[in-house]
Amino acid sequence: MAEGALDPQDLGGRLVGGGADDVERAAEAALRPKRLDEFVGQKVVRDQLSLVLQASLARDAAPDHVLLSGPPGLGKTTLAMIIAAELGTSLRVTSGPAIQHAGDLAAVLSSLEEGEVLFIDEIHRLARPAEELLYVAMEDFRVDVIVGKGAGASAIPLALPPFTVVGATTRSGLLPAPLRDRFGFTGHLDFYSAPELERVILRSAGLLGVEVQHDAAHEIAGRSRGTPRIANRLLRRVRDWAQVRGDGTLDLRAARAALEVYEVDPIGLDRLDRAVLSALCRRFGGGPVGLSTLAMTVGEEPDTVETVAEPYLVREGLVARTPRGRVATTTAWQHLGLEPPAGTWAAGLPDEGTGSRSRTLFDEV
Ligand SMILES: Nc1ncnc2c1ncn2[C@@H]1O[C@H](COP(=O)(O)OP(=O)(O)OP(=O)(O)O)[C@@H](O)[C@H]1O
Repeated sequence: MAEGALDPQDLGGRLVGGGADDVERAAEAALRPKRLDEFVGQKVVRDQLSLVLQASLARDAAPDHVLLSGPPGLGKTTLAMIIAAELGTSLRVTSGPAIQHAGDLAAVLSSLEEGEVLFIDEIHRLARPAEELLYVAMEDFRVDVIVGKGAGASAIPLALPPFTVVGATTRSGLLPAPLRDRFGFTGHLDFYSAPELERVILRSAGLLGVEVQHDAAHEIAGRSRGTPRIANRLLRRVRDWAQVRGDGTLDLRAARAALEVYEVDPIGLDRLDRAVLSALCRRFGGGPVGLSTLAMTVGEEPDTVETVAEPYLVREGLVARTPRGRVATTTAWQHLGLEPPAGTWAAGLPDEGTGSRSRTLFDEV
């Protein structure tokens, strides 16, 4: 993410948020896998990418442009670095929000050397004129440098050496079709399984020079919301606890105690998530309730509830979004240790209330 760019996932410095600030990124640098075979999970993307890279090396030509999409913290930046390393070339890094004008992008492009990889994070946030310049650069390896102003302005074409753009986006749906079409390969990163996260944790512990017991790694993995960044972050907090309050051993007791201190519950919910669930069930009888009412009840902005808490609650089947508002599912009630009222939505119903359930308690609200 660009310096100073606001990622809703960062709001409130959440321990279980997918985003990261600059301090965390510095801590992450040491834990990044450097080569494709060190990259845990994402087998499909890894296999496909490996083919693209091997073919390019065999032909001694820059590979097609690569688009990586997926939620924050799943490894897009890491993969961009790996692509450059596997190609034996250098990586230039920029981001959509960092490029304010087409001229900024023209300057970056015209300084590229043959075969270099240009990583554009948050590519969906590029300004329109920069985006148009990028189309031409990606397709024809050319930038048109505009000289002069107004009616007297003219475009001088400047040829670029072959290079590869690796674009990363958390919102691939926001990418205009002409830009999307210029990527020869698109990899979508999915959330990681708990066993994959355990491997990430064991690997990171090794790099941090600490020993983590398997059951502790399992416990941390289960609370990491499918995201390696969160797994690494929770591991660091457990290490702190073990060093300060424990005997230095990263065992199950340390993992549970540390994550209790940081209010990350057994399925990875934090205080905000639980406040949303609690309001839904205890204050509104399970819903449906509108987003702004719900947000006001938990003392947050609607945008924060929608972008920070809700995606995971919906993904885990705790909350469903219906045309009439948010509803708590039976899983949500059970998670809070409450008895779900008759007619409560079962978990796993389709989002947006398209499910064909018969009448429930909420139809009468
Ligand atoms: N597959 C993986 N194996 C091991 N570690 C991983 C993997 N994916 C990500 N990580 C670790 O998770 C952290 C976050 O990864 P990364 O910065 O690549 O995420 P990102 O998708 O680019 O996030 P953002 O969208 O916020 O830029 C890094 O420290 C990285 O080491």
